[in-house]
Amino acid sequence: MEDLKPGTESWNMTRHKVRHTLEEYGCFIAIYGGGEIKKQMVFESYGVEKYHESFNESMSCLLKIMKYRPSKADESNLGMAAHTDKNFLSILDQNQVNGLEVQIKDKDDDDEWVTVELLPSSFVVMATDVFMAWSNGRLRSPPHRVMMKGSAADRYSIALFTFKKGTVETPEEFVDDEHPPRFKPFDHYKYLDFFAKNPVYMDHRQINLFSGV
Ligand SMILES: O=C(O)CCC(=O)C(=O)O
Ligand SMILES: [Fe+2]
Repeated sequence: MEDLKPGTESWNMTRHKVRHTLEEYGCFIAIYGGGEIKKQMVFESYGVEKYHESFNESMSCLLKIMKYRPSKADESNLGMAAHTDKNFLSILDQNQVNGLEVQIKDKDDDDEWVTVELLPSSFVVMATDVFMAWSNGRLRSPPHRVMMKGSAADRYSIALFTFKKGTVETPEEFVDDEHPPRFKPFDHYKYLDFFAKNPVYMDHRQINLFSGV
């Protein structure tokens, strides 16, 4: 990954994969060291790289560490209930105990839960409801959950959640005849407040209630 520099062939190929997996799954697996670069790729692949720097300046972060113990014989395997994230971007890492599952649509448009298999020294970058709204629905905010299926060891995960200070507004580059505007500009912190006071849905229906047009 060291030779991954903007403008090179490997950059363009990886950028293509990042965009494809974000649109298909709402998340992608990245290798250590490239978090910032990969975010730049997402912006670049939609021609919105001019917003990247101002975004970085208006971001705040929250770091959360989680521990999941193996489920007992008479317990459900559910470690964390299905939800979509309400921050801007989520970056997740774990010890070598899998458990994160992402809901995708299969070719018949049915829901399917897929386990995210993380190699050592890699992490997951996940789109959220706010990211979905910002991208005018181009990028999916995937429902996800944690299942402790038959693991004998504790699972630890660490999540870095970014939040955007101020207004989240869809750049004009995401809007065209095929993609009419789907979300009104909104204040991210006010959305968090709205969700905390009205947690009606755990998934992306909540952002539609708050800022959908
Ligand atoms: O533990 C994980 O892998 C996922 C945690 C998560 O989805 C969350 O905290 O929002
Ligand atoms: Fe989450």
